[in-house]
Amino acid sequence: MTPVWNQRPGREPPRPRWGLTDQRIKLPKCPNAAPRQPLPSYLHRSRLRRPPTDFGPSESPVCHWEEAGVPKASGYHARHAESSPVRPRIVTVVRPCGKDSVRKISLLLNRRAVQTFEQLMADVSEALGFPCWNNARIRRLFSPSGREIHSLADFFRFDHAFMAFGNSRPSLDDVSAALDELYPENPGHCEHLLRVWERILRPKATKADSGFHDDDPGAEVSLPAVHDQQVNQPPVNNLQPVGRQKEKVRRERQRELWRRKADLQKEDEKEAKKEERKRDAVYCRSCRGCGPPIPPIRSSRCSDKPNNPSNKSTSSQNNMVSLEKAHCRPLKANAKSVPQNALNLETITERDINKQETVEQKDLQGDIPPDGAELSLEDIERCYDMGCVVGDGNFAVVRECRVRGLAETFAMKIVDNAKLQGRGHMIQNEIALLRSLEHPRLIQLFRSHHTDTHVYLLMELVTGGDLFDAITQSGRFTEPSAACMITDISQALEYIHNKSIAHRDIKPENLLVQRHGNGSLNLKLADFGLAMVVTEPVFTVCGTPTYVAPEILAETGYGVGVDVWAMGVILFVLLSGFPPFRSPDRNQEELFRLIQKGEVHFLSPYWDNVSEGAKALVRALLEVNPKRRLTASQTLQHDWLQHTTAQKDHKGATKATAERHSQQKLSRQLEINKRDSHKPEMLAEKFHAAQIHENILNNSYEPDINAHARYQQIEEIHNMISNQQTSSHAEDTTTNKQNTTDQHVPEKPAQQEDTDTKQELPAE
Ligand SMILES: Nc1ncnc2c1ncn2[C@@H]1O[C@H](COP(=O)(O)OP(=O)(O)OP(=O)(O)O)[C@@H](O)[C@H]1O
Repeated sequence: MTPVWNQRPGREPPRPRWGLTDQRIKLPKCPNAAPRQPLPSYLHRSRLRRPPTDFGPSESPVCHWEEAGVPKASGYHARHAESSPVRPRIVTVVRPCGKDSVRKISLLLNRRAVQTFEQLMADVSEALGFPCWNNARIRRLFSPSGREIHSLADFFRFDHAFMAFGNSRPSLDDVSAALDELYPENPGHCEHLLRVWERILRPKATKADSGFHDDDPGAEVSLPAVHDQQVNQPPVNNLQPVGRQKEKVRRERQRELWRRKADLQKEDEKEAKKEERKRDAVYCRSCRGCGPPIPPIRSSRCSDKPNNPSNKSTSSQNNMVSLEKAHCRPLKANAKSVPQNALNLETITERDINKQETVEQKDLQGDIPPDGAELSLEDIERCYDMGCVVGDGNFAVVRECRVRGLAETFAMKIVDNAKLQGRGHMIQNEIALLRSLEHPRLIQLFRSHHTDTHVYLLMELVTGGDLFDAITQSGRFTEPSAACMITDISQALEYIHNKSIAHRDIKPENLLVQRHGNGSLNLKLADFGLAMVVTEPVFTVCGTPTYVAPEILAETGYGVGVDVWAMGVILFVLLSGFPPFRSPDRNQEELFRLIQKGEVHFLSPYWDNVSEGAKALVRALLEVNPKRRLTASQTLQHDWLQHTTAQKDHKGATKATAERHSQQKLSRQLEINKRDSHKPEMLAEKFHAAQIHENILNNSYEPDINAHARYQQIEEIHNMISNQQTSSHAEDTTTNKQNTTDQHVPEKPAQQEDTDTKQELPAE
């Protein structure tokens, strides 16, 4: 699968199968988080990144690396079931190089791109900086628990972390260094694994010929015989007492350090509490004795800016509002959790407000680290209470989080620097852009912190899952619901495009569903990792295959219009349940060719009931020529969007009310879809969604129209039967008898068909 841009003459075909990327941290899911459905692969979660263009010719299907050992590109990959051995994996390999030095890399590996185990070893070795001519190249690969990896199947089936060694026997020091590198935050686990390795590496006189074979049942697996050259060598004592002693001392010191840190932390907490109490007593009239202490942080993009429509009031009112926001509800994530009496601001004077501002400034330096602060992990743990995982991406894991002492819940996006190798600018870019943006349709950033190893982004928490989940749950949406969502996306895009910012990764996974107390819902745009200010044509190829715009693929230079194209793809998916450009063979080259061609087909029967207006908007958004494509602002003015909103508008209702109504309706639809998913009337829709899933799983992108039509027939027969059953009850016994005989005629095949259909539905 060579991407289209590499088909041009004179260009070296890159090897985009591998790419250095980050590990996905698998953590227990939040019980409140929306359940993830099996992911249809047409909605790639993986990102498309530009393959390197300056690769030298190479025989192996692995990308080359920059001189510093940083890879230049990552590949494209489809989505597979979690357990699938062909699922692309992000693996980390560490190679101890003696004297406490360890090399570590993370790779995105595609099983299909690796032909032999030898090739894999050679490529991993090269990636680690040991080309094949180097004696120190890697020869053996082990899982952290001591299982030697002998084949591709082993490699792709088991761990995500591996230890690589050369020809010589690994020493316990080497193993320890490697484990420390792999699990820096889990010394307990390291110790456990080290004990396993100790047993594995223990020389056995009786097994001198087999090197470090181990038959200890305590070890998860045993190391098989060493290479030929080690056979008949005298057993070597790998325990290396001196090294062990050193290790012991090191661990003792580390433990002592942790103890001291914990003590300091406790003292800090005590101090912090004292400070809080003092502050409450002196300054906070409104919150005195009213529950949780005052939040000492404010949004880095203070919500009381003059241009905030909600703050349009007299100057004193302004002050009050700003105080309310800054003082009692500085972070609007969960207003419910703030006690009502905390909002009593009646008696606060302007002087109090000034005082409060002073306190807040002090707080910013004291209790909660200021925005952009460089912190230690202990500081983070002291200030924030991390909860369960609400989402994860290629680079980050997002967890529910509380600021200690506050009731509100936030989202903390935790980015592992190790996964960002060479792409640190992405997260800095995201922070810088998010700080400069403020809009109800964009996710709000409150704080960013850095530690040695991670970047933490404290953001507003959105609890409704993402649009991707909503699509996989509902299959497709009604026109008013789709219009509602497109309005939200257009508003977000209009705002950022007016600032010349292109998001460049508009897709359902990056649109979060925010549910309001009144039942309405909105979409919020997140993940600005690829966003950039566009002042002149950009040529960088990036995005996600299904949503990528033709001008990105054509490499003719692009601008903010690429976001509008992606919105067009989303509108198509919302109305039909499948994407506009599909390759039946899952051939990316073909997919890109189709995208560049831009021919949109409204497949029957899926589009039969969709209005011409909606189709017209789809066409206008999926216009190949970016100059002729609608802008976000023009989309908001589009007839269909206006008309659909107006239809929802009750007589005399304001636009805001109408919008709220439509949002409530959308929210209700989602709820009903979820609740009634087992009911017959929902089955057709569900079947459609299931079919798409199944087609995707079977590597076929085309919806199975025949199956759908067949299902509709079955449904009709069912309806007929139930109607007849109802009417037959009202009739006399003789007629009833006759009717029963009649109605059983179609029942048999129908039931048989029904069973078939049910088998086609994926297990819930
Ligand atoms: N503020 C938030 N509230 C709730 N969930 C969130 C929030 N931000 C992100 N998420 C969830 O976490 C997932 C990953 O977040 P995000 O896309 O920012 O990570 P990433 O690693 O940058 O992703 P990508 O793989 O696209 O680069 C999102 O798809 C979303 O489901």
